Amino acid sequence: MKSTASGTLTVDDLHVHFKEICAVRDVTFEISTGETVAIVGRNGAGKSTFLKSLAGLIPDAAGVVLWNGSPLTKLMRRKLVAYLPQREEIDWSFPVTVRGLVDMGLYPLVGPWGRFTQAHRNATEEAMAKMGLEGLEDRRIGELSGGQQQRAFLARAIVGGARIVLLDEPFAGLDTKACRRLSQLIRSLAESGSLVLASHHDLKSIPETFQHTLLLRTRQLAFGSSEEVLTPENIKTAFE
Ligand SMILES: Nc1ncnc2c1ncn2[C@@H]1O[C@H](COP(=O)(O)OP(=O)(O)OP(=O)(O)O)[C@@H](O)[C@H]1O
Repeated sequence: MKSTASGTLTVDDLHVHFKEICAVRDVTFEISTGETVAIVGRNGAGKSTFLKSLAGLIPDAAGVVLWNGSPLTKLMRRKLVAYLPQREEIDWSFPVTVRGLVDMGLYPLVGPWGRFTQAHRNATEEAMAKMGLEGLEDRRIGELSGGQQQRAFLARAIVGGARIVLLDEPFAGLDTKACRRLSQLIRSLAESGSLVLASHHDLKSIPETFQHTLLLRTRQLAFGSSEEVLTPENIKTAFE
């Protein structure tokens, strides 16, 4: 379930309003597969809203989002985009095993009445192996550690060959070892042809995982290489 052709995501003048509240404005950048982007800003800066709007979860978002120069339609999003919400938005008591969860990532490809083929089953096994979930396939998601849970959801995100992977605070609540492992997996996802955008709070650890940084404070303050963006001056403007 994999495509290796390169792809470019263009975001032009993205705005999101919730009635009178402006949550995100003036976001404009372009980025290609193989890259990793940290979305950074203080609480309420618009990070989650921005990721949700790329995932197509905010119908009223204004602005242009293109994939290889064409509008990212609802149908394209179903195939191209994988979104991992914040931990607290997930019902960890939901009675599903790791394998069942990863299979869910194939539903947009299989369709509601479609049949799982051997290729689909292989894709699930591959995604679980890639995320280091061997031996945990039949465990319920509520019985996993935080790091294992994140990796199970990442496997679900990538099983259908998503090219744009959106992660909302994937490192939240993980210990140092689990963070290091997740960082490696995010980098290997990008190396294998995806574009990964993730909101992230720990400024020090950004360069290790993310080549680029989008700095938000409702509006876009900066976008570029993480070293260029994370200057003391920019950080002060974003967090003060
Ligand atoms: N569904 C909604 N309805 C109304 N306002 C909203 C909604 N979702 C977000 N907002 C507002 O939009 C702004 C941006 O919120 P958002 O959750 O995107 O910020 P964030 O940077 O992800 O914050 P945090 O780091 O705390 O998760 C905030 O002012 C928030 O109150």
